[in-house]
Amino acid sequence: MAPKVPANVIVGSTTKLTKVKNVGYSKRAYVTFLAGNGDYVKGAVGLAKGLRKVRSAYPLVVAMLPDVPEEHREMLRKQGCILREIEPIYPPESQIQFAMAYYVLNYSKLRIWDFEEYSKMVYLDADIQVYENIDHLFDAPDGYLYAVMDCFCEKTWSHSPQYSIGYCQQCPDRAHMASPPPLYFNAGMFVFEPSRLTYDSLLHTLRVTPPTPFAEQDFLNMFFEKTYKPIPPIYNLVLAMLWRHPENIELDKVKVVHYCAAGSKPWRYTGKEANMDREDIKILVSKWWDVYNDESLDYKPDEEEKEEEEVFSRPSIMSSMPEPAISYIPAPSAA
Ligand SMILES: O=c1ccn([C@@H]2O[C@H](COP(=O)(O)OP(=O)(O)O)[C@@H](O)[C@H]2O)c(=O)[nH]1
Ligand SMILES: OC[C@H]1O[C@H](O[C@@H]2[C@@H](O)[C@H](O)[C@@H](O)[C@H](O)[C@@H]2O)[C@H](O)[C@@H](O)[C@H]1O
Ligand SMILES: [Mn+2]
Repeated sequence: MAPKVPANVIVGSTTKLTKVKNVGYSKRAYVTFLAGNGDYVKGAVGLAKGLRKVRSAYPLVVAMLPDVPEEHREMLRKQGCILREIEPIYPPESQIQFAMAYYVLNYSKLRIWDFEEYSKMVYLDADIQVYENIDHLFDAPDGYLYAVMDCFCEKTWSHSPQYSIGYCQQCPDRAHMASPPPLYFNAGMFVFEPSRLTYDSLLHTLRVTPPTPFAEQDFLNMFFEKTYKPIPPIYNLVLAMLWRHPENIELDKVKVVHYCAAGSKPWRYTGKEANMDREDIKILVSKWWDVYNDESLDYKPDEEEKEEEEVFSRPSIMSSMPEPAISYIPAPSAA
């Protein structure tokens, strides 16, 4: 039976809420990961401004490796980010060829499970931008990891058995696979609960798990196989979906864009790589720059403080799990 994706039921009524600082057990936050002294800091700054533009009620935590320079840290503080320095995590020694050499860095992402001062977090890669409020994702029931299904059609997957026969979970009927892999999520965005128990188990398991081409993304998919719940691609548009599975995407409904396709990082965009001259890509890159360059979105501490006292309303949103209103994923053939 095709796995069903919980549908978010948007309740039309609004609820008067007093915006409270994250307090005690109910602390919630977005979190991103930053490594090195390169240009990903622009992604993190853009993300902080984008979350502010959609009036998110929760702060952005930046889990950063020690090699992030003070100048970048100051840029992030100035954008109201909460900085948390983390120690790197390396996978066991191996000769593995990661799909991208720098993916070895991404195992350090696992440190966010140790941020127990937060009850629920939404992880977002620094090459992601949020164009519509997704705070309702924090209301999803505990006990699961929510994320968007990835696509196996890009060359980066050429090492995999599914790529060799043209199987992709986004269109399971296209090629027959006797035993398709379990549903697999893109680890650029996920909803999770920090927990020391889970964190310790992740690190212990990592020590005995041989690394694989998609590094921590493969590892997280293996670790959370039984508790992973797919959510619609509007919450993490993996750009390759635009040319690999356009039938699964309604661009005007997309809330979150993940600039992960080769050549699509807005701050390095040249338009020269495959598919980068597409009109939709040009529009999405331009949208990213509109937010990044918008000085009205810069953090203004006093304004934020004043707003703390204000009552603000936002649609009361409920997620209904697990019986979905729609069967989101086309049911694979019975065979
Ligand atoms: O030099 C780097 C490479 C990666 N990252 C972080 O690691 C995430 C995952 O890398 P990337 O997004 O490039 O992977 P992709 O989603 O493109 O496969 C990035 O979004 C950043 O948050 C970083 O901070 N510095
Ligand atoms: O370290 C592994 C990375 O793997 C993922 O990126 C990939 C993956 O999605 C492939 O399926 C796509 O083909 C590719 O373009 C994309 O870059 C995550 O976005 C990133 O956060 C990180 O986990
Ligand atoms: Mn990414």
